Amino acid sequence: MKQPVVKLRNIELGSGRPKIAVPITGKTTADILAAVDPIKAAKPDVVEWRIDFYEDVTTAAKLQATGQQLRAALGDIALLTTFRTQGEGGELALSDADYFQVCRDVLAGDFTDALDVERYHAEAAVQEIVAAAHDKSVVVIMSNHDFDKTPAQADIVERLTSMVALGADVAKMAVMPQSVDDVLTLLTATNISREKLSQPVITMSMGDLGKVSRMAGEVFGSCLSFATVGAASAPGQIALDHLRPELEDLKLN
Ligand SMILES: O=C1C[C@@](O)(C(=O)O)C[C@@H](O)[C@@H]1O
Repeated sequence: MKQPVVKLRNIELGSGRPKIAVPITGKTTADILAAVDPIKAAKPDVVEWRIDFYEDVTTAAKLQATGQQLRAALGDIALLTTFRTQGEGGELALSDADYFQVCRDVLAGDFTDALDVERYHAEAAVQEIVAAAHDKSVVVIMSNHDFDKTPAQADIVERLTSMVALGADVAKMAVMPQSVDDVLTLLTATNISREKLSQPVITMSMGDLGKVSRMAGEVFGSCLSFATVGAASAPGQIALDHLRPELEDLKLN
């Protein structure tokens, strides 16, 4: 199936070479803003603000003020805002109610172009936050992470499919390989999903074994790769300066 391209500020997810996202994992407003200049110099397509690292994430006014300063500092770079819960590899555990409150606070702050919404919370609440994001023209990147293992191929495809059914603009899955076969499983599931789904997908096999999956998105069908300028937000991320030439080398003509 030909996926529609998803517009994220001034870039398109799902067309051409995979885009590059760089995470910001600062704890304080000062740390977060200090990360911007070196990141801008490396010219990523997207910046991901990992708000689960931010010390005042549950105080709406501070979250929004910092988000607005970050937005202004980024100029025209697209901003994805992500709260990664502890169960999926993030820094902080929140109740479902608090998790969705933080998501609503992000949307009310009017600073982000895209919101990460974790797939495995109560479905009605997931659907509600998707609708709230779309009301504000915010792109929903729905996600699921397995930091221990790689689920079966059909399971990965099923999870990505269910994200699209729940209204995701982009469906994302990060898994941990225990073997080379696991990396192949993730790559095959990505290719099947790219053929089958009506929306673009983002996938990665984490850790050292999975690094190849972060470079080969154009071949197998993943539209965004997370790379570092400074701190990594997950195992296996490659420095942006190394990743960009790899993506160019693997470009399909
Ligand atoms: O979902 C992802 C992907 C990721 O886990 C990775 O493996 O690069 C990094 C996270 O910051 C991001 O939210």
